[in-house]
Amino acid sequence: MTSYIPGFGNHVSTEAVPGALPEGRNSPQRPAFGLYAEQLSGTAFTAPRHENRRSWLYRLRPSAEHAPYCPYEGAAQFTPDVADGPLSPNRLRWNPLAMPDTPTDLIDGMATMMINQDAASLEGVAVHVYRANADMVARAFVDADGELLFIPEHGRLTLLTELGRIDIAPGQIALVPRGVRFRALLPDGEARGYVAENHGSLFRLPDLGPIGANGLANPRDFETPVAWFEDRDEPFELVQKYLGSLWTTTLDHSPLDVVAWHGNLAPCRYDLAKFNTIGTVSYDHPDPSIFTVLTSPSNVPGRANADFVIFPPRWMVGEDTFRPPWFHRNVMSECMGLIHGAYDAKADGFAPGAISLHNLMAGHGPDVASWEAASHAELKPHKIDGTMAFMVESCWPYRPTRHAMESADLQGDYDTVWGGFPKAKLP
Ligand SMILES: O=C(O)Cc1cc(O)ccc1O
Ligand SMILES: [Fe+2]
Repeated sequence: MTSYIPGFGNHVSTEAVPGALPEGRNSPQRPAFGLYAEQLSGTAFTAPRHENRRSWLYRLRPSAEHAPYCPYEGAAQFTPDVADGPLSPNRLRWNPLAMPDTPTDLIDGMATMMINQDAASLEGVAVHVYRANADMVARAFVDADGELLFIPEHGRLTLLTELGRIDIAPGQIALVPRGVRFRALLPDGEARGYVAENHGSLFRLPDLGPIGANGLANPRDFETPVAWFEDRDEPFELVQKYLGSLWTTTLDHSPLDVVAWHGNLAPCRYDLAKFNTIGTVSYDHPDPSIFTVLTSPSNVPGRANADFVIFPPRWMVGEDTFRPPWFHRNVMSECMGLIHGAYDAKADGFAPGAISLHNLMAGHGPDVASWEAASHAELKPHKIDGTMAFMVESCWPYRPTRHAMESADLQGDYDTVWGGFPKAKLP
């Protein structure tokens, strides 16, 4: 059982071995037990104090000790390689990707579905789907390109990270900062889910404005693991994602050897069931920004580089209101996935594990069946239950990857969900 420390982005001090954490300074002349002190920066040294995120790690060996990286030959679909030609304005949807039929770990089972900025621009987001059926045993991964938001859909994940051990199941999420090494175990033998890889400013809790001091995702419900390490002197592969490409090197020890750490850059997890969902108690439903769990701002105020938004169980009580998502065209680009249940705007074809893309200005909204049902529903209080959909909304239009466009799971007939609406009849 892992212990966790509650809170989001707090300054934490934790040691797996008593006495490992230096007192009163970050970089003593000789850290306890011969440990090596290392600063891991998530923001520029000079970022304003309220934005500044970094941690100090005390480890068995410096992470600088490694042989040169060579190109990694695996994980053929874990690539930002996008189709040639102009980005089409079409709406796209993919069926849930099949589980692998040969032993495949989390890294080799990653498929990048879409990306909207080059990692080197330090902006934008990529959305991946993982399908795995093998543990990472003597292999770790590190992403130099961004923080990783894990959104499991099937099967639990154990993320053994440099800063501690995180257990998540479908319905929970985990956020692993850029540069934090980890390996993934699959307690259920297999797992599938989504990853939002954020190249831009770090995910944080959204401002609440007139909502007040409480609500949406409450900070105390985020959990950061206590220090944990493994002392394994044996060949250990370290795969790194660096500016879109994968690289590999072999260490003679596990890189998960941080005995103690302190700081405010650390992995955390959150149970989406704890989200304090807010909605209308009169008429119309608010914009889905009311469901934002985490946001990564861009340089334009109010225009997110990435918003992680959920559609959780909730009561629908709006009077004289079309209650599902309305028809809309959005300057923001919307990637959606489904963790479980059914999404109230899509009666068919959007199964758990599926992924959809409604880019900049693409007309979308309820499919005909959802529109028909909601237009005639009796408007008594009704609970949408047993469901959890999510959206990674970004100001940058997404480009689907080449393999996503060539995939047999791309639904060729997606546009037909908006076919056959009866024409309005004027008096
Ligand atoms: O497209 C979607 O299904 C997501 C969504 C839901 C909603 O209620 C309003 C806008 C929006 O983009
Ligand atoms: Fe939308």
